[in-house]
Amino acid sequence: MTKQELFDSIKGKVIVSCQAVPGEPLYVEEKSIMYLMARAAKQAGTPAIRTSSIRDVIAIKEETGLPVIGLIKIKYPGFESYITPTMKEVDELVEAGSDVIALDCTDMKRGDGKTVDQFITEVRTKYPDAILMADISTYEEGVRAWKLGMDIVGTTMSGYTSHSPKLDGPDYELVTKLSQTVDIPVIGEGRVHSPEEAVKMLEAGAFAVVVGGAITRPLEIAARFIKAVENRG
Ligand SMILES: CC(=O)N[C@H](C=O)[C@@H](O)[C@H](O)[C@H](O)COP(=O)(O)O
Repeated sequence: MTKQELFDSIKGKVIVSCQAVPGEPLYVEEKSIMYLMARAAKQAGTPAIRTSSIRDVIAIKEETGLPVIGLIKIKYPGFESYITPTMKEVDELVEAGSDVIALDCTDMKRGDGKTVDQFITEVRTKYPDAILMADISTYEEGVRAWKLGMDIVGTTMSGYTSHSPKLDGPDYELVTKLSQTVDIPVIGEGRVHSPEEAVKMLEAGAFAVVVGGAITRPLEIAARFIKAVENRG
């Protein structure tokens, strides 16, 4: 699938994120089960899936045949960045056939002494034809990622770095500001909890929306119901 074909297929749509990392209820050690979540998302009409880990990238591609935005979540000593933080994870995702590679492009600390500019440039140079998604938390990080040749920018990390606003809901303002500046797709991602919020993300200027926990994390969904009922009146 070419970059343009991918963009055409996701424009104005909801991309479902199907992720479970060790410690989460839907993480099963013996085998990936996230392909079942992806099956449901495909039946609902999603044009693409975002997922983490090599085994889930492979299982989800096999199950759905849909393009996958792949990432690897890993914590290295000295690193705050944990989404595809080094070239090793980029190499693994390329090798696994991930259609898009998502990587942290925030200012969070990188324990290998590299700046994020260096990292992005190295990835772009090694994989000139790969479709790369920048997970960012601020306007400045998004603009920098765009200037350094990233293909897609996502608001994934807004609220998850020490220097971005801690909002309960989606960061619409960031989506609007970025989409008015960069000429690559801005994906609205993070804390989209309802269909109405997904629509609002698009209205704010998002090219497409990623919805994760509100669809594929039952613990998060159940906890929201329980909290709402406990806090009533
Ligand atoms: C901050 C971080 O690590 N975000 C991760 C990035 O892939 C995922 O855990 C999120 O589920 C994803 O971004 C979608 O967001 P939400 O689940 O809020 O719809």
